[in-house]
Amino acid sequence: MTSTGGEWDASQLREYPFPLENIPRLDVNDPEVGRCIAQTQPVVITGSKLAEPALKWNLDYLQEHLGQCMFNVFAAKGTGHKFMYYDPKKAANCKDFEPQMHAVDMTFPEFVHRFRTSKPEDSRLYLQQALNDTVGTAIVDDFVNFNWSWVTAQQRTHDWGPLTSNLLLISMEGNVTPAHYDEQENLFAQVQGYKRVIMFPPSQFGCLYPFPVNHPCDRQSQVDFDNPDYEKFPKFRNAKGLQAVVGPGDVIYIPMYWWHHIESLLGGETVSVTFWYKTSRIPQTITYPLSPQQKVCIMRNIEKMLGEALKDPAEIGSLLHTLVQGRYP
Ligand SMILES: CCC[C@@H](CC(=O)O)C(=O)C(=O)O
Ligand SMILES: [Zn+2]
Repeated sequence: MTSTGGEWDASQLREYPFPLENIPRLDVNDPEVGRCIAQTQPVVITGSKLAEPALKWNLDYLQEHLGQCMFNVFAAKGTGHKFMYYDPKKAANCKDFEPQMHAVDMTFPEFVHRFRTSKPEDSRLYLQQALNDTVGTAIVDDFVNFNWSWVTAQQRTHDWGPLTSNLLLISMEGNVTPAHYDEQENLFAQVQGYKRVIMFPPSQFGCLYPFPVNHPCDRQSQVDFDNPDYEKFPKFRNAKGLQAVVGPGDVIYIPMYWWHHIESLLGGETVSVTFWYKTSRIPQTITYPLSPQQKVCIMRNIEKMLGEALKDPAEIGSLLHTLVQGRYP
């Protein structure tokens, strides 16, 4: 993968132990883009102008035009660089859970001040705020002028459900969102700086060892890519990834259930806007063989059902081991 002449170079890319191939990078008018999305394959789309008005969303502009409301900001634990999502409701029931980041809501000017005066010993910050009607009017004008006709055409062509949210992401260089999957389709628009996206197909569920569904870090990989525990996670050796670096104006399609690890490259703040869509309607007829996505969905439903039936999450593992050991090789 070579730099697109932007402000990054391969020396910035953290080294990981798995092979990586490139995600295709195609012009929005290339018919192959539609084929990739139809086949739920990742693709970087150039020239879509999806969030073009947001290309001017640097910290100064946003500080001037965003409302005075409080913003959702996460602070990483200690001097860590990972921002692993956790469900606060599930965390409340998980006494020995130690989150690797915590929410510190603040005004935008406070975020900018802490961002710009941050010292190496300070916690890294990551603003993750849903764009809703509390944001400023100028931002609403920008938002209204996103390329809604193109993105709505994608939603209709691929029979996606409703748009659920647009998340504004403002990250410090070097921040990492560790590998996880989401249960929604995502057109991810990069508008400031560069991000590296590493992705694995849903078929590699067995290599990435997600936390149990009832755990606060459901959907997140348990494997620390910086220091993998091959004793606990031996099949991680078989992981094979895809990667792309996205810069201002690029959109990357992150299909539902696809694993993605995203890191902000050097060059100051990175700003992204997500376009999350619920999935297509459940198919009327099931065709075999089942897709990897369908199998992940089935496994999730089994864990949820067992969680409901057994109540004590600690019993789920022993019941599944009893069910499988010596019976399902
Ligand atoms: C909270 C969402 C973070 C984002 C990854 C990143 O840009 O750091 C992601 O995982 C997604 O867009 O699905
Ligand atoms: Zn995600």
